[in-house]
Amino acid sequence: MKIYKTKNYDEMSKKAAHIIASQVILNPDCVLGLATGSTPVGTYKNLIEWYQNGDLDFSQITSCNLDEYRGLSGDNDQSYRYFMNHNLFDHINIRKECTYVPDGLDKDSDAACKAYEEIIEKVGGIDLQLLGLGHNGHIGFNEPADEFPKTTHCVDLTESTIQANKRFFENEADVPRQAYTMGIGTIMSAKKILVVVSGEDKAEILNKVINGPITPQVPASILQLHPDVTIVADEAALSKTK
Ligand SMILES: N[C@@H]1[C@@H](O)[C@H](O)[C@@H](COP(=O)(O)O)O[C@@H]1O
Repeated sequence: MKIYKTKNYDEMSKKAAHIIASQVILNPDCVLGLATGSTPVGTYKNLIEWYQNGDLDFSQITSCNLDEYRGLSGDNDQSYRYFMNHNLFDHINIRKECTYVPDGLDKDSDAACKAYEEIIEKVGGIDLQLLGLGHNGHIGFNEPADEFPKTTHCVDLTESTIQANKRFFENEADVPRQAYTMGIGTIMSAKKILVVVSGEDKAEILNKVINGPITPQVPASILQLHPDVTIVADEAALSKTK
């Protein structure tokens, strides 16, 4: 694991955006695995700025997002499709038809998950996967569990994730209880992985991810086994990592 310590959130965002930008410049037709949550927003802002300055071209890029709430349509402003359009896709020249997010409205969860795995395979797999980190060590929506889920699947969100995500919804009752997410196997198949982490509230879990035992109870701990992982985290997030 390569670990970059930055002073704060803004520096973390810039460093992560540099890594993604160099991937796009060197491999203009690559497949980016993208993430939602508040942590990557600053990274996306930098990428938009560099695109607007003429330094980046996304016209041949394909993207596959990690996850989507089950039951929300892409028009719902809490869906991850909406988030991606709003925070990145609407501001760059990526072709919308080449941006993939699991279909939250597909009621047949097995079919939805199978279709998503097929899309990832069809586009040739993910070259660079961006990840945020949940407070309980989840990546995508792979919650602590008894084993590592391999492929895209439907999950019941844990109470702590529902609590963490309720800030985005008007009422707690509106927070979806289920989501479709790439599996740990899907994520681990990416050629490169980039994890962004910010804030003291993530310090304890980040230390477990980096130094703790590899266990499905801390889903991100499996990243210790991936050959090409870069963590970009600010000082606060790394404050409990030796
Ligand atoms: N499904 C997403 C994750 O992909 C994300 O990493 C996590 C952390 O979000 P934040 O960056 O807002 O702390 O939130 C959600 O649960």
